[in-house]
Amino acid sequence: MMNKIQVDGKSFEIFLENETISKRIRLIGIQLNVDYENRCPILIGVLNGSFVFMADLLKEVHIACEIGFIRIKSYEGTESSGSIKEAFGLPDGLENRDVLIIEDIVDTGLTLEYILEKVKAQNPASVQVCSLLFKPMALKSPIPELTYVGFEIPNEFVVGYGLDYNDLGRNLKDIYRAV
Ligand SMILES: O=P(O)(O)OC[C@H]1O[C@H](OP(=O)(O)OP(=O)(O)O)[C@H](O)[C@@H]1O
Ligand SMILES: Nc1nc2[nH]cnc2c(=O)[nH]1
Repeated sequence: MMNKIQVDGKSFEIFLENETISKRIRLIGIQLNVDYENRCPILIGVLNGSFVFMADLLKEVHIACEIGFIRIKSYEGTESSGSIKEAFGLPDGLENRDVLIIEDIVDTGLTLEYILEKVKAQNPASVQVCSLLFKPMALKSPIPELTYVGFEIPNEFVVGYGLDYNDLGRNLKDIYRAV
């Protein structure tokens, strides 16, 4: 494991080691196994960032469940978090289902706000969110559905474990922060 790395010419330092992440995910898995026992939830991963977390989390989830993925495209212009978004691949048939949205990170919360609106329009039995990372200081408005959080982190840019910098670094085992 390297303490300092470069991704696309930008410097990052180690922040969360893979072993730390794995331990936390094991605990979240236990919590989900208890909370969703006999409910057959549908877990919906938000691409691209969530694919590593989703895969590792699912290895700790032993109850019956279904899996889906959704892709959100932002049309950003000059703003860092664009407000015009479009969703691709949201499963239909969520009526009366227990839905669990899986995110790698909740930053401003705008992406999640958009997804939650789309999901709720299908009248699911319940909607909760599970995010590996959460930046409370960056959140624009509260998200009551955010029940499962791996790590609350400061308002700093992070990369690795599915998270990219200019599309690079998603394959890093550990999570790094910008220095
Ligand atoms: O809370 P927010 O400020 O909306 O930011 C969080 C979103 O940003 C990232 O996705 P991104 O749009 O970078 O796409 P990616 O997953 O393909 O990298 C991340 O995966 C979340 O979906
Ligand atoms: N890679 C990455 N993507 C994000 N999307 C929202 N916040 C972040 C972040 O800190 N890092």
